[in-house]
Amino acid sequence: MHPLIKNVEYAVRGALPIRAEALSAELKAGKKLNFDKVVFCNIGNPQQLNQKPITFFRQVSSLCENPELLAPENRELLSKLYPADAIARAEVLLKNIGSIGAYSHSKGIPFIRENVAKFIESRDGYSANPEHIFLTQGASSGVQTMIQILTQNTSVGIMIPIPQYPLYSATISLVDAAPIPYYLNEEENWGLSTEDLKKSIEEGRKAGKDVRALVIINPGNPTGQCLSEQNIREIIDFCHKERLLLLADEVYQTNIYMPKERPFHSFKKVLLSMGEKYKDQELVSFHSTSKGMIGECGRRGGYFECVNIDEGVLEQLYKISSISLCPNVSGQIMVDLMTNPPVEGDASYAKYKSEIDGIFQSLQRRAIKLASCFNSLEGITCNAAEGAMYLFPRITIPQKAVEAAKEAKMAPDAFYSMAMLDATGVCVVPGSGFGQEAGTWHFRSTFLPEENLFDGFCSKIEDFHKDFLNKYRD
Ligand SMILES: Cc1ncc(COP(=O)(O)O)c(CN[C@@H]2CONC2=O)c1O
Repeated sequence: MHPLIKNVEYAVRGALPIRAEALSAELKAGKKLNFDKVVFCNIGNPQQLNQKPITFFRQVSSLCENPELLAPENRELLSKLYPADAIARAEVLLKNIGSIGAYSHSKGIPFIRENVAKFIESRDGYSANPEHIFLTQGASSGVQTMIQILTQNTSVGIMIPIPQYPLYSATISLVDAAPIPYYLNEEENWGLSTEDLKKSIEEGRKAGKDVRALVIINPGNPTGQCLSEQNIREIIDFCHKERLLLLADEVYQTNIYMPKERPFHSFKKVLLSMGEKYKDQELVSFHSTSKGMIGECGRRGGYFECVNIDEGVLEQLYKISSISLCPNVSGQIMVDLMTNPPVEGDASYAKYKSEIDGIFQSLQRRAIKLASCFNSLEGITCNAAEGAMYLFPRITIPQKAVEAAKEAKMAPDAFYSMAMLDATGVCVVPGSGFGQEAGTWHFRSTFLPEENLFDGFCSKIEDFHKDFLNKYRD
């Protein structure tokens, strides 16, 4: 086996979730444990925790999956089951897709790419070219393609945030490139300064690395911070000065829980607002159907948009996309629905809006509730989630527990997380899986457990934490 495969790590589905799956299987087999179910807080997978899908999206998708339903002889029955705008949307999609069982264009269905371009234009106020948009198998495959195409040789370095979502570190190690870490500042609510970026790139170059790109995750995963417009301008200026490609991961762009204080600004909008001097700054922005209020993770829908990327590079990207033939069509349909949902006046608009608002407000409440639970615990501090789906609390681990962790050949935060799983059935991911300042320990938890179970969820963690500290108190 290729050594790069054996060496790669991806903590979001690492040792903790593997043990959690095993415990879940034991419960299913009737074994008695300290808890009656495993709560998977290791992954931003809302529908795994019973978040309901958006009705309109499933209505249109189901009609596209079974076009027979649209036949004239079925219309009377159909109109009792589906709203007129869902029927009309499915017809338009099928007219432009043909059979959803056929391979599509390797960059994605042109009609859908045109709709994504319209979404970007209305979001940012600047034009978007459908030919510069690639639909992908979730944002993951777009990220992997970009990092692969960037890595000309093993001296290539790619700047990634610490803490970071380990898709980046894993992909960089799989192509044998070098991660060039820049640290987010926990005391500044995971803020990012260009001084830190400069320090990071200088260290990378001193180590002989050819630093090619800067990854920004905004809103952050696992840290949940949202960048200010001013900070985005500074980052773009830094990339322009250092001739770096900007990779802007914006999959949580609608998970914005403090919209007044910390609204979302796309890197594309800010870049194009900065004028002539930056007209050649290269940017690739990523989006996904897995997040937001829709959480259609399993559909594997996503896209990336290329800005100021050379036509020759776009041709290479097209060639790479054609090797895997095409992104799955049901995911492409979900991208179309995500970027062009019902609008005011449509038959489904009221229901769509109430579903989206209901999920949004519940996420907002749960983010606040879990952060306050963590902050109430001895030795834990936790920044608020300005966005995304996670909290990343910092934990002070007693020396005795540090020693016990060493005995168990585990990082202290992994030892703590494993003890939490065994005691409560709650599966989180240790901070070591995302990277963290040396000498600090964290874990990442989603705030996705159902709201009606949330108080019980929080008190389980509180009880576990008190027991853990009492057991290992110095
Ligand atoms: C910042 C970020 N980028 C890209 C992705 C990839 O998403 P898709 O491939 O599904 O579009 C994720 C998924 N979030 C992972 C999965 O769930 N929890 C996480 O941390 C993510 O958090």
